[in-house]
Amino acid sequence: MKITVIGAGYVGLVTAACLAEMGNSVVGLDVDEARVAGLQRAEMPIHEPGLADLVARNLAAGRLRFDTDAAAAVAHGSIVFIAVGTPSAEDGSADLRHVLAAASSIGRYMNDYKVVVNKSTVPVGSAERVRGVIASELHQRAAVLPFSVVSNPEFLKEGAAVDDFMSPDRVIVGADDDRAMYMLRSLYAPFLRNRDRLLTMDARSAELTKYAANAMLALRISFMNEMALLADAVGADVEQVRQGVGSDPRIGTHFLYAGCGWGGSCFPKDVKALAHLGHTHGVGSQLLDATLAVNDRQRQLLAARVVQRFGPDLRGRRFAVWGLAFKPGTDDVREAPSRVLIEELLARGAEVAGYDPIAMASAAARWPDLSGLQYAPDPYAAARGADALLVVTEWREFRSPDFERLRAAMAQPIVYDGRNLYDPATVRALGFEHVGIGRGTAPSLLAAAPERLRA
Ligand SMILES: NC(=O)C1=CN([C@@H]2O[C@H](COP(=O)(O)OP(=O)(O)OC[C@H]3O[C@@H](n4cnc5c(N)ncnc54)[C@H](O)[C@@H]3O)[C@@H](O)[C@H]2O)C=CC1
Ligand SMILES: O=C(O)[C@H]1O[C@H](OP(=O)(O)OP(=O)(O)OC[C@H]2O[C@@H](n3ccc(=O)[nH]c3=O)[C@H](O)[C@@H]2O)[C@H](O)[C@@H](O)[C@@H]1O
Repeated sequence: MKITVIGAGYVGLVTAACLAEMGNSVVGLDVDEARVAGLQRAEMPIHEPGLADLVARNLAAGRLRFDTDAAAAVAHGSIVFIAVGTPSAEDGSADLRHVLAAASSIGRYMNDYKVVVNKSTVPVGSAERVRGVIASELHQRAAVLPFSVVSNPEFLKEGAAVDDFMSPDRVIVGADDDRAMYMLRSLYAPFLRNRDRLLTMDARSAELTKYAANAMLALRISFMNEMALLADAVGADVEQVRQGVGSDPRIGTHFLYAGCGWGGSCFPKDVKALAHLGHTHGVGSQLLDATLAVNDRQRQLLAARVVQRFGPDLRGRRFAVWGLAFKPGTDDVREAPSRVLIEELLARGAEVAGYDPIAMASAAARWPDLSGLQYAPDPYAAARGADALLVVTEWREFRSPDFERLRAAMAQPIVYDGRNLYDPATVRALGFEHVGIGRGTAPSLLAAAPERLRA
């Protein structure tokens, strides 16, 4: 099939490459000229395991190409995906500017029947808005052309995006016409060969499903983070609680890891957008507000513990931060918990050396305001002379570090284990002070924490 994908970011680029891999002829359209020029040379704008090979192979085979020319790109596909960003607006709602701009390009340049498939995460009712924009563009040029608008939210995770797209848990298609549904079924059939996990529904339900899924996952983590605070206060170990709770198949084991907060380009903005939707429709958003508030508090936890230990004035102190990406496997630092921590340490006068295996370049590009942050060439260099090590992202290479080398490098052997990577007793036996999240070992934070942590 001939496919156009508008937006060549984490979702659009993965969609384009995976569809080309299955034999489709795909054009990826993006407004970012540098990004498109790089992609034409098979240079990746993002880090995503397996993606570079997929793009290079399909470019070479002539099944995939990239363009900034909207007219040519829109004309190419009989199915046109919209996979552009939907960031938070000031009031927390989803900013649909890019989605509507993409819809407008489709209306302006389409020349025959198109199935327009919205993959961006958008509020309920957006399919109708996209339909309206396309119809109005067609009307302006007095063109009478049929088209369908379908909601097809994406559930891939960064760091595992290619695998998730190739073997989806489910594919959700919200459409109200048979022709579009048939085309989408055919397109996705190769990805669903072993088990038919294509769920069809109306577009509004599909749009809500996407937000509900992300909010439910974020809520589970916030719940466990609240349990972790409680575990510290009462001397219990949240890791044991996690295993005990997760053994119940009704609860399951996924997304129960307490840590120094959740981040990324989606959970924060999507929970806010869903809360906004609740308010717009008079339903409110009590659980969602609590989910967000618990996370804000959790993202301040490591800094609060440092202040509790070293005092509010951190001048003359030096800290090592392992992990800048919002999670392992990605170079994405959007809404990363590391940023909240580093900002607070720098503001209190500390020196901070960060290390991340993949995300240092994107952090330097996105955080020009954090000029005090030093980027270390390796984890042990970051730890040199540090009063404490703070582990923020659970990259594999941090799981079994050389603790002897670490202790020799650091000024004081203190580890704040923001992802509960280490067994506290083992690390203590190696001569370290270990402070985890909810391991029952941290002194009660709520008693001594800065004011806002008590909120
Ligand atoms: N990042 C993720 O893991 C997931 C993201 N999503 C959703 O997918 C959507 C896209 O997210 P990402 O891929 O992360 O965004 P991104 O920010 O990585 O990429 C968006 C791309 O769209 C391009 N773009 C913007 N306006 C355009 C236009 N009018 N025409 C052509 N290109 C345009 C930008 O230049 C950029 O390259 C969002 O709604 C997001 O919530 C859904 C599931 C997973
Ligand atoms: O809509 C989206 O963009 C995507 O958002 C998330 O994917 P992603 O943001 O890539 O990353 P996750 O693996 O979900 O992690 C999100 C955050 O939660 C944190 N997390 C995750 C799991 C856990 O148990 N504990 C925990 O603190 C991670 O460290 C990270 O900061 C969802 O998992 C995807 O299904 C969804 O498609």
